[in-house]
Amino acid sequence: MRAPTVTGYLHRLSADVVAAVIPTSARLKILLCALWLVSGPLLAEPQKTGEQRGDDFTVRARYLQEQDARLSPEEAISALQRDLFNADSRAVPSFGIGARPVWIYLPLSNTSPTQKSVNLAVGKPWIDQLNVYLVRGDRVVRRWSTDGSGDESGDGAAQAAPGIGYLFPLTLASGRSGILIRASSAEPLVLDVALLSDDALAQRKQQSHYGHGLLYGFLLAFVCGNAMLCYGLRERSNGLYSLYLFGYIALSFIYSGHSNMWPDNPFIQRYGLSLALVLFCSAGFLFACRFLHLDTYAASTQRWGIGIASGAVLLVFTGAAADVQWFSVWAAFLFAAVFIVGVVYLGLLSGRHGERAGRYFLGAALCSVVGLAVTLSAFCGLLPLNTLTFHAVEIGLVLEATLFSLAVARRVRSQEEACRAAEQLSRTDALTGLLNRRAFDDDAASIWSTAVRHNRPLSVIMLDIDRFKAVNDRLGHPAGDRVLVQISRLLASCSREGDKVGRWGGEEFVVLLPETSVAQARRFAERLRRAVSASKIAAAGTSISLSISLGAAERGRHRSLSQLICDADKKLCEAKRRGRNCVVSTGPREATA
Ligand SMILES: Nc1nc2c(ncn2[C@@H]2O[C@H](COP(=O)(O)OP(=O)(O)OP(=O)(O)O)[C@@H](O)[C@H]2O)c(=O)[nH]1
Repeated sequence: MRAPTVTGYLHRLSADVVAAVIPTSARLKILLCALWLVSGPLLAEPQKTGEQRGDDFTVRARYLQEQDARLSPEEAISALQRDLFNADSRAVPSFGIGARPVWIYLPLSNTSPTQKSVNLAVGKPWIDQLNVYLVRGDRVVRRWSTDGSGDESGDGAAQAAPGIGYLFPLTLASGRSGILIRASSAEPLVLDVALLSDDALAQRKQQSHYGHGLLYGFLLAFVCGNAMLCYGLRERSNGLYSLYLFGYIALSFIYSGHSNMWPDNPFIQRYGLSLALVLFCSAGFLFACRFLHLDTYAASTQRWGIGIASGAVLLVFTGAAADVQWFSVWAAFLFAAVFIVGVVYLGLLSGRHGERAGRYFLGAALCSVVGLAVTLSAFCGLLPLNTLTFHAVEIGLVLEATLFSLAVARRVRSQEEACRAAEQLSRTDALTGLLNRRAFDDDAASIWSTAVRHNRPLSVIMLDIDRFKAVNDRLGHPAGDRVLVQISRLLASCSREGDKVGRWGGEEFVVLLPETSVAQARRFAERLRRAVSASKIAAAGTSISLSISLGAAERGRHRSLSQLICDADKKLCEAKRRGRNCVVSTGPREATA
């Protein structure tokens, strides 16, 4: 039975947790689902150099790094016989960026009496050159190379397999033989070697296709979603994020070997990785500046950052134009390191300046920069390269894209809430919380036209607190305010749901009563008057008794709502003249022309 791998354990664990968290928040569920999805394609065990699966070859690889001059295969065999090759205990040896070419020797033993076919998988698809020699005794009997300079007839040519590396089809005669490989690359020299049966190779290819299909599909959905948000919301940061993710897809396309679909284009092989890396990081940097509104509080940092990003792009392109591959590679990888540190710094900086988006940004960006740092370190030989470290950047980006979408959704929601709150505020009287005059006019206009269209009764009550000036003078303005608030509450609590109660100005209020005749309005006004007279209003440490005067009018031959309100106001004045604390109304259907 195979021992469980870390990724297999993660996959099962996250699936269990997803199943168990049905009642928890949707956000957590989305995150766990994402973890489950990305851990799925990683179930393949890490390749181990020298491990042979399921047949009788015995392999133990040894390595020799060229020092000065290029060794011929014969010189390499001689060095092997002089025991100059060393074993490497790492599962996947990695010699870093710009390393001297490395020779690998794999002793093979075919104990069966017949010859055997097997696929040799070497390195990563970005390795610039591989030469493979089949050795028997101290003689090279076959040779292959990625640049077609070998003797490919018979056993077939070397081919790049996306997500796997370079494949060399071997036919091994019975007995002992060996494989010598020379690998050179300006980019990170990662040399995993495996011997795969046809079935194992087909399985790996299938895993790679499904894994990359899932990853690219997931990220492309985010690319399109953000492009649409950029267009729809006119928010440039979404466009830059879309570009950043697209940059990563291009980068992954190149380093996983899918770009070898164009084998006749050596430029992509030599410079594709550096160009895609620098474009991906630059887009990420521009996105960070825009998303964090850096121009408002750290304009000089933003200028520096954009300067560094432009400089890096320029250096990598200059290296490519002058065909100095090592220069482009170093510039791109150095800029990637600056990007990793820079993005974290920008997140912290924005948090210090109270930028709310900074918190989400930092959380999301940490996922991708940690992933990118782990993968780049593994490529450069600073960390062991295995399935998890190889795919760390992909896992990080998938998590980041998910978190960033949640952050965008939250931002849109809080903008909507702020809009609604501002609209509500603009309609409300600040002191009493009733409709202000503008909001009352807006609401009343549609009620008026409905009543006119369907010829339905509609009444208005205007009311005013009696001798309110005396309250202010005696108890002070704040006490007067408290009185206004309490009378407003009383009005709101006495009115029906469809009624519109507004503060007309000062200590004067208006109530619009749809589907209400003047007789009904009058009864309602009386009820209000009695309620105010009966209540003791607490203000300035004492309780005071107040009264109100009211005027009511019903829609009749009025040509506009303001005429109706004017009629009600006239009746209010009449109530004041009659000695206050009373209701005066128009007669049924009586109105000014
Ligand atoms: N505390 C307070 N007072 C206000 C506010 N708006 C208007 N007033 C006061 O309300 C008082 C209205 O006084 P008047 O128009 O003379 O009316 P009155 O004293 O109520 O007398 P009558 O209406 O004739 O019964 C003035 O003293 C205004 O300063 C407010 O928002 N808060």
